[in-house]
Amino acid sequence: MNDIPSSERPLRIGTRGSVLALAQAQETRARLMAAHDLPVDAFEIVAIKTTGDRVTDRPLKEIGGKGLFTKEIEDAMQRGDIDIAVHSSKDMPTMQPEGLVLDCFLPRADVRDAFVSLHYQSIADLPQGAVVGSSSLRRRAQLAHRRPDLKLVEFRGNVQTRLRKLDEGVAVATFLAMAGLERLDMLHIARRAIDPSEMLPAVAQGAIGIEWREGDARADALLRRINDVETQQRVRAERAFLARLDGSCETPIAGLAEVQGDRLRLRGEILRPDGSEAVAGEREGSVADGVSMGVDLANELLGRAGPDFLTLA
Ligand SMILES: NCc1[nH]cc(CCC(=O)O)c1CC(=O)O
Repeated sequence: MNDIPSSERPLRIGTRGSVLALAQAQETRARLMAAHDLPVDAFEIVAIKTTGDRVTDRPLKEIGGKGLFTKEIEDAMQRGDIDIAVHSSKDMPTMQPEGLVLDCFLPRADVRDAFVSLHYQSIADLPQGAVVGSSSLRRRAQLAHRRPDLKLVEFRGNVQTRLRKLDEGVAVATFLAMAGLERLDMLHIARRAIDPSEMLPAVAQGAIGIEWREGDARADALLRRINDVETQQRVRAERAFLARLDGSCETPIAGLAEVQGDRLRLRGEILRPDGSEAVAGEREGSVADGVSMGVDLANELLGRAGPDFLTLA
């Protein structure tokens, strides 16, 4: 027997329709089945097309930034068309719409960025003036900060599209999240995983997050058992850091929390979009204080950066 409030209909799991998103929804379903000894038909995966999926020819920041990949999914959940939603936590705004909660996290995958190139082994290996493709403000700023000589070009689209662009010589290198490559079974295209001390990842990178309607007893009972507490502690601290910075897609921000026993170490970084300046810091303390450490570190960085830092390009 399981402890799930009985219901005739399957639990509907909303997700984007991309290959990566579907893989994440399937992983969530597999964990729910195992944790509650439920059959596969107790769940239904519902793919939802979002604005971000529809518009692929413009940089994300031009069409509205974060939330572009979530609004349609959250609307469906508020209408009751789906019961839970599976997301890449790093793409999620820090605030959820009224009545929705994002606080269940699967065990975190590799948090690092991958360096992807047909010819070069690492950032340091790139020749003077080389062209690098990335649409991530954070990665662009971090790269420009370290290697002001490199040229950056926009690089949107799925992994296949980006690899084709490398093949065509549009750029000689790009970056992708190790977690995404792993879930797509494409780790072999990573030349190397970049250590966080060299390139601090995005807040919540590698963490699959699940959102549900506040007060939904069935979702609550189901999700409680698949939540990974350590990932939750890390992501809560990182997202508190991000929230205090009012992180939008226009601001390059990086953050990573790590837990050892009952200690949490949080590193954070903000940059000017052109990479001309970076301000970084860290906190260490009790896991229980992760959220306040996030806010505190953000305040420190804001103070050191000065009032214009996040608004001037
Ligand atoms: N911004 C797109 C996105 N959102 C989540 C991932 C990877 C999976 C993850 O970090 O959980 C990616 C691809 C990438 O950055 O290469």
